[in-house]
Amino acid sequence: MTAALEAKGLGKKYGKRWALSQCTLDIPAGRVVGLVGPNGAGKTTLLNLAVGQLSPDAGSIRVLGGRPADGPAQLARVGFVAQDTPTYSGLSVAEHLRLGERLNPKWDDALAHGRITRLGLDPKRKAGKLSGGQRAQLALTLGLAKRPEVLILDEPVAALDPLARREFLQNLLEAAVDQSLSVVLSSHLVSDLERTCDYLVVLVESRVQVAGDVDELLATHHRLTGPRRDPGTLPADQYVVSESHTERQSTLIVRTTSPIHDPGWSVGHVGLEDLVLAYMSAAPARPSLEAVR
Ligand SMILES: Nc1ncnc2c1ncn2[C@@H]1O[C@H](COP(=O)(O)OP(=O)(O)OP(=O)(O)O)[C@@H](O)[C@H]1O
Repeated sequence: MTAALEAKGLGKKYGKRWALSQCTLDIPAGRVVGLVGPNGAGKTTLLNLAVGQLSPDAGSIRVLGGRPADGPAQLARVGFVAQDTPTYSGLSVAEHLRLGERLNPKWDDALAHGRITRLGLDPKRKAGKLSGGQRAQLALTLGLAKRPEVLILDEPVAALDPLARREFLQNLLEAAVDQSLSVVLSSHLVSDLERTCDYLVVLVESRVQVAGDVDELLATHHRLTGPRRDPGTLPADQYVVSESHTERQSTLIVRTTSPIHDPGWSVGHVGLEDLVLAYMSAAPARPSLEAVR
């Protein structure tokens, strides 16, 4: 199956400084992917490269096997909701939909109008007079009605209140299922991603620290608590993601596909938030891990 997004040694420079470097990633199609990482990790840069708003200075990126923004056919396959959910403040909601229809060959007008009605947005209202959340919903409507095969969203829920966030993500999830859409979504709100995403990518200093199926990641990561111990003494198949120690006790987050039999450890479950934090605090020099698919 063609990957939704495939990056190899991808890099982008601003002036002399690399905003993204040596980024290698392979995201399968048909998934709802959460992209997380600290501020400045390179998430926006990666997503802008994926939609062709930036061009790489090193390596390559493919979306659904094609070069980003490489002609009208490729443009039609990829939808993008940028970080600030841009709309034209002087145009009304209805005018946005008409523009969407004119610019997109696969435009689904019934879907667009249905969503706007369901959301209670006044078609005559200018986008500049909408709230941040309503603008985000308008931008999502444009992205969905374009009927792309991949929809890329850069922190689309940042401006939304918790209820609006939940509704937005629920809508997105339903659309992903109904339209067999691949979704790549960046966010700092891991609890939202936990409800929405079935695939996770953690990017730290432009390196993929971990990428894989959420259920598989949760099943293979464990919290080990026990008497203080040097993590170097653990079996080779237990990869230590993070460690913390007191004088007497050690707490480790480890990744392994094998059962942990050591009676010295008390073995606990790791939630998605803990898993993300463990990888975010791990030294960026660690080798990046890609879950076996
Ligand atoms: N237009 C620009 N000019 C110069 N440097 C930039 C520009 N845009 C981003 N950068 C730098 O590139 C790096 C990656 O930024 P990017 O916006 O991709 O990170 P991010 O992971 O999306 O961060 P955030 O979570 O804060 O949105 C940062 O060090 C940032 O300062």
